[in-house]
Amino acid sequence: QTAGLPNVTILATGGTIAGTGATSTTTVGYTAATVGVQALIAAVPEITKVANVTGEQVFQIASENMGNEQWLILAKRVNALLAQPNVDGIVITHGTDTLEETAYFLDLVVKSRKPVVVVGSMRPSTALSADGPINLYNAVNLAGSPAAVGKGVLVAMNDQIHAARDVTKANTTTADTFRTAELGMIGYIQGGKPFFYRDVTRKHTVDTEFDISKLDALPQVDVAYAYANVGDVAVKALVAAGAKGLVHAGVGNGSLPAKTKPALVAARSQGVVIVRSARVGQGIVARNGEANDDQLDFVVSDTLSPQKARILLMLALTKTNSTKEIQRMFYTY
Ligand SMILES: NC(=O)C[C@H](N)C(=O)O
Repeated sequence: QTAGLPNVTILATGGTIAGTGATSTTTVGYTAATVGVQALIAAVPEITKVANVTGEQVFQIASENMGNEQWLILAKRVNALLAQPNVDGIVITHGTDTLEETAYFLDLVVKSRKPVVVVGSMRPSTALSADGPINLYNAVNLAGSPAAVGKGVLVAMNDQIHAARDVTKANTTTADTFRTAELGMIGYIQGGKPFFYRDVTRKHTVDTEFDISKLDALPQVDVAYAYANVGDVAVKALVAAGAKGLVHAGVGNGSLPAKTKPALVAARSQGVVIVRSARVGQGIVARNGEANDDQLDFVVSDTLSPQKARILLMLALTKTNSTKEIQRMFYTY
């Protein structure tokens, strides 16, 4: 331990940042989640000059296999570590496919103002110009920085800092995949130093009403995706499978196709909470816009993507079944 350096814990969960390919030019068709946390740290000795780094292997999975069960374990570990006075910040190494979902879940349930930074890579560790080492270096610097305190969960990728709520993976394979399109990323990392230019205004971390400390499961919430010619098969199947909440990823401004709407209305009458969201990727889903939400007793997702609306709805359902209260939460977080 070097006095004067921040203490940063790296929680490793797998992903491409811990992936290996057959050759240095293998940038697709590699195997994710093979390199352990100590090897990840050893590959970037520069991080030990900017922080006292400790590593823990929490999972070793590709992030397409991330789920509610892992989120609860991870969030509890983050909260336990951040409650310790000798931990200044946390870095979570993660696959990129669901990275934005884990980041937003933590943004809603971490009970600390200390920095939590989620990081991944697009190229496996064995690739030419692997992006994992620089991303990890930036993430550790960010997690140890007083400038990152109170900003909520951050995503550090490609020299950029994004807020968990608004960032999305936006390209299947390129290194610049994480984008906060219209709302904008919140800063850069240059020479290991964070530069912030904007803040998120939505409540997060210590200012949320969610408490996962005593939970070992989350309510079942699923997403039904709309498209031309869609019917009601998916909605009916999800309700039959026990969904307590459904996010409808509608077309346009969250529009409800005529062949889907009756199934959603029926689900609501059985107590399933329906959130109207949009598959578009940008913009506000207007309450009482494309559907009469007051009359239907539906909730709108505001600007949250369907996959993030699912997370907020799960957490909302741990507190209440009131659609009025849940709508308030969607305008708060
Ligand atoms: N770039 C990546 O990390 C993709 C990988 N499938 C994952 O999410 O684990």
